[in-house]
Amino acid sequence: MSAPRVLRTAAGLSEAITDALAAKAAGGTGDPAPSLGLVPTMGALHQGHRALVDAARAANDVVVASVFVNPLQFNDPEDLHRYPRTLEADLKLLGDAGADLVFAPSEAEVYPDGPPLVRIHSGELGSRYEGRFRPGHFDGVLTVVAKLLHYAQPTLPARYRAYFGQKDAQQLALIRRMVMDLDFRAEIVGVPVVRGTDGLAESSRNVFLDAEHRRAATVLPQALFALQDQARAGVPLDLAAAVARVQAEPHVDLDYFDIVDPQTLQPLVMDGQPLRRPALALLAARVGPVRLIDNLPLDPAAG
Ligand SMILES: Nc1ncnc2c1ncn2[C@@H]1O[C@H](COP(=O)(O)OP(=O)(O)OP(=O)(O)O)[C@@H](O)[C@H]1O
Ligand SMILES: CC(C)(CO)[C@@H](O)C(=O)[O-]
Ligand code: BAL
Repeated sequence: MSAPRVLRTAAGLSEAITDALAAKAAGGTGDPAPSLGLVPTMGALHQGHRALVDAARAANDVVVASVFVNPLQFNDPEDLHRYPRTLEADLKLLGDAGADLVFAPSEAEVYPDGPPLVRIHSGELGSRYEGRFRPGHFDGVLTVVAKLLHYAQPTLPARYRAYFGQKDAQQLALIRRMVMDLDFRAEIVGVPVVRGTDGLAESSRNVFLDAEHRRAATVLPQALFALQDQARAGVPLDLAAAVARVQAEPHVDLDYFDIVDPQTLQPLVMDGQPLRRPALALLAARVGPVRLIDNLPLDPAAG
């Protein structure tokens, strides 16, 4: 695959998108409008990101990925400072995956006057789970996603889709709400979690796990899959046993583990009954130097 074109400014990105869509429209087969797929990332790309680009490539004429470590969503300066930055390798992965354009702006391009005074407020949905452990995180995520959706918005008639991983389930639910509540034009597409052969969800921060911590971290997907098996078997979910299993692993400190509604992330009350509706098991834990999140859909109908 050829190397994608890298754009550093929002104006340059908009122009490149217009040119690429116009070229598709001119060479098209009479379809009403070409389509654009946007894949926002913070770089340090892995197979999880690759799945987002693959999904965007399969469904759209033009694919844009963004690589921007957004300072606004980090509540911990140390986490921001050490976040892995690997642009050269990222461009190679994006080229191999067939992305056409890569938007890699500076902080000054996105926040020319420093941190913005006006931000998207993530509300009650943004204050639970990840929001409780990372205050301000989702306001920062939604603010930068709003900006990215504006920058890439097609100026010609075009379908417009944006791709996000289900690994960040609360983020995905919030972005869907923002797009609905604030009338953004983009369709939001969620892509299933990609896991390593040991079951651990791919994450840019996994590079900080040594072998012992990585082994310990596999208790997280194991506990989630046990709940999924129970949902499919039609037996009551034993959340307490799943929590105890994680807590028995000495290297793992659990922040939360709950069973929630997939859209609202409201906790579900089980009453010792089998699950009768789709739900999501959701957790976060600190493993050695890293904080990990993971989740798994629970669907009784899939049994
Ligand atoms: N394992 C995965 N499977 C599917 N999508 C993923 C996976 N990991 C990340 N993504 C998605 O990729 C997009 C960019 O995520 P991001 O750049 O923050 O990577 P990350 O691996 O989640 O990093 P970290 O968790 O360390 O912040 C998000 O939409 C995220 O949900
Ligand atoms: C959506 C996102 C790129 C916004 O910075 C980030 O939160 C992420 O990588 O999940
Ligand atoms: N994938 C979520 C980005 C973050 O952890 O800040």
